[in-house]
Amino acid sequence: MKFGIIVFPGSNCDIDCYHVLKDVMKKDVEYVWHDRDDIDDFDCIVLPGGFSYGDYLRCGAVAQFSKAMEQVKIHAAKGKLVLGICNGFQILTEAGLLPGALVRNQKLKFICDTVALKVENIDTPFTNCYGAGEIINIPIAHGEGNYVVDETTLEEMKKNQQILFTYQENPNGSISAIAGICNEGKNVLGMMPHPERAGEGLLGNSDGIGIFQSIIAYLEGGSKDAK
Ligand SMILES: NC(=O)CC[C@H](N)C(=O)O
Repeated sequence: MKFGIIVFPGSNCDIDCYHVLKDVMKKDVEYVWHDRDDIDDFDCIVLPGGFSYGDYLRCGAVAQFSKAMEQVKIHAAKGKLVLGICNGFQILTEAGLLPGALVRNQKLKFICDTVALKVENIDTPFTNCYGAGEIINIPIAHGEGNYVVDETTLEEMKKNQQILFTYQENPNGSISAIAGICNEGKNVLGMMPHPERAGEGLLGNSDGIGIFQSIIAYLEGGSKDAK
């Protein structure tokens, strides 16, 4: 099992993701510079948080045109796993791999905090190690985390159980308090909160580790299949 972390100019959570996968989860993991076009080897691709290309235009709007993202689309189309965290979530919506968009926080301020999330669907490769409806505390740090989507798509997403995490107290104005969603195939997850910042006891919070455990359990075949 091998994880690949795509690194763009301006990514700044790549090292945290590497650390949690390598040192905490003891898995094989490699950094992948954004101009690489050979990602066949990886079982799960991580798009880390940060400020890719300085967040000019819209967050993620430039990163979506990278060579690596062309390959991520092929990887996702095969049903392989993609985890986009914060800026990674923004890139996934810009690339059309997830519906909707992330716009500026309702109060127009960058928010850095730890927030309570509800795990809405545990029947996915990313959440199978959590309990149904479990409340977890995960850090957020974003200026554009306000999730928007049209009503028809939102209804479809609800019907398909694509909303995986919601905020208990909506910090940024996201529609339906959405903090994380997956695609219809359940193999692509985008979330604004940072599970890698809550990945071990040393940090005082390990609530995020369940996401990495879930992915590993899924890849090892010990959990339910992606639908
Ligand atoms: N932590 C992050 O990935 C931040 C994402 C993006 N730069 C924002 O401010 O919304």
